[in-house]
Amino acid sequence: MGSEVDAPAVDSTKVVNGCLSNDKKVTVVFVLGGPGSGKGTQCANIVKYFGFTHLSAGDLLRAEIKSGSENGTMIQNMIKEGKIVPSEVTVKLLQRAMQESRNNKFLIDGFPRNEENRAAFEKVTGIKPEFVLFFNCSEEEMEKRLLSRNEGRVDDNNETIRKRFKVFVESSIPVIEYYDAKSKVRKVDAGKSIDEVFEAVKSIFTPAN
Ligand SMILES: Nc1ncnc2c1ncn2[C@@H]1O[C@H](COP(=O)(O)OP(=O)(O)OP(=O)(O)O)[C@@H](O)[C@H]1O
Ligand SMILES: Nc1ccn([C@@H]2O[C@H](COP(=O)(O)O)[C@@H](O)[C@H]2O)c(=O)n1
Ligand SMILES: [Mg+2]
Repeated sequence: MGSEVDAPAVDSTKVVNGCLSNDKKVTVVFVLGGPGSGKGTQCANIVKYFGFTHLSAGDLLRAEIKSGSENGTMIQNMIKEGKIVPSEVTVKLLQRAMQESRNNKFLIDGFPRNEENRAAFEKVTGIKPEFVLFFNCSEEEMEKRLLSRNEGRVDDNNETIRKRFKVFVESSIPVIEYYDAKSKVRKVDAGKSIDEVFEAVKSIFTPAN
């Protein structure tokens, strides 16, 4: 029998065993922190300085709503309620975005949000993060930032912000603790100015001599 027949089927749209379909190894940094802690703002800086591609799980979900996907209404309702969308949906979007990218270094922002996200991503892609960048910020400061963000997001209102904070404490902090137990968390004081926070971020991404 020829090797073509024996070879396992590989879905070229997927990242499996930690590799893209061209066999390039994938490097992933998870970027976590409460709503409004500055994940998106700092990721934009990291992209410029360190050549990563930024994938925001929230942005991918919002794009999925706009695309008219069959999951659009469900995703919209979950975001409005500050709830976490089923991992199957989010992992597929992340996997597709990584495969479509020409880069192999990704900042995955706002993911994993809960234990289900974490386990599903690892099982499906085979990727373990290099480290987890954690933006630590008080709720008072995060609330102030979210209420003055003015991007027209359906979840930037007092009622949804309360729910998002609760989900962060109950579901996302345990994920940070999981990685902390593996010494993978790099914690940054995100309550400072954007420039000060980026100075701390730079020192994390700059390899020591
Ligand atoms: N260090 C900072 N000091 C003051 N304002 C900031 C700081 N970092 C970000 N901001 C502002 O706070 C708002 C929220 O920032 P950003 O969108 O980066 O947060 P996020 O963590 O991605 O939030 P979300 O989880 O809701 O997507 C934005 O308007 C941004 O300009
Ligand atoms: N892993 C994720 C990430 C996000 N969501 C939903 O999107 C909302 C907005 O996310 P941001 O990171 O842009 O703040 C979030 O509150 C969730 O409803 C998700 O379900 N899973
Ligand atoms: Mg964001």
